[in-house]
Amino acid sequence: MQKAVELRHVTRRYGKKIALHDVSMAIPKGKAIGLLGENGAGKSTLLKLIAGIMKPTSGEIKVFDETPNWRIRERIAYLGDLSQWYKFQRIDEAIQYAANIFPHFQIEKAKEYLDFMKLDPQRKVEELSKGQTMRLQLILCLARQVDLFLLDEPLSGIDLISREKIIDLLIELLSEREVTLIISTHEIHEAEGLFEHVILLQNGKVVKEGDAEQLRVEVGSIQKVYREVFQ
Ligand SMILES: Nc1ncnc2c1ncn2[C@@H]1O[C@H](COP(=O)(O)OP(=O)(O)OP(=O)(O)O)[C@@H](O)[C@H]1O
Repeated sequence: MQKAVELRHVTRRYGKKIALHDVSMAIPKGKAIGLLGENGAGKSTLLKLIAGIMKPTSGEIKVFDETPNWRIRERIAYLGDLSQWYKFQRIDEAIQYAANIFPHFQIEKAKEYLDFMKLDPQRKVEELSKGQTMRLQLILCLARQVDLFLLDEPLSGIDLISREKIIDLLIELLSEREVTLIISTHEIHEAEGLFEHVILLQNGKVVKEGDAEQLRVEVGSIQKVYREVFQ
């Protein structure tokens, strides 16, 4: 198996709170990975560590065989990277801004996604609803031509039709070229068709992990796997 990410004995604490506890695993390259678990399980912490936004308290993380650094960060798009920066702009200006600061940003792709997600480029970002802002953030993330996408709850707070559109966009992205998508979500039922590999976290530890298709054959669905583990 080719690896996109490898963790060796990774622990991350916030003060006394242990968010991730001695996690070791390899995350396959070129697949859509579902990162699942209850509130507070450590999903966001894991994504931030992989993104290089945060460092582990102990242990080692390799992304594409390197410890996360600025060069590796150019190959990673983390949902939320831009969230504080473009509030006072119009959507089209936010897109231009993203194109200026990110290498490999595809403006035409971003415009295509805007159209698909029915967002008006002339609207001011600060006037958007929560769900519309989330959709814009996702567009700014997915328009980057990178190898690894880290999507922390991309479906959260988004209406049904837009959620379906987002899943379609992700499927399209996966079919176009080799990318690794790591998606944390509570919307397991809707997103599970996307997953090729799943990781279940509980109290900062990996409690189940494996090939999604094999788990579907064994258990029926990823949602059932989740219920088995957490109920
Ligand atoms: N900045 C912080 N300071 C202190 N504790 C934190 C901080 N961030 C996260 N934690 C704690 O670390 C643990 C893991 O949090 P994390 O946000 O990674 O969970 P999560 O799986 O993403 O949860 P959710 O599904 O609710 O978003 C939780 O117990 C949380 O309270």
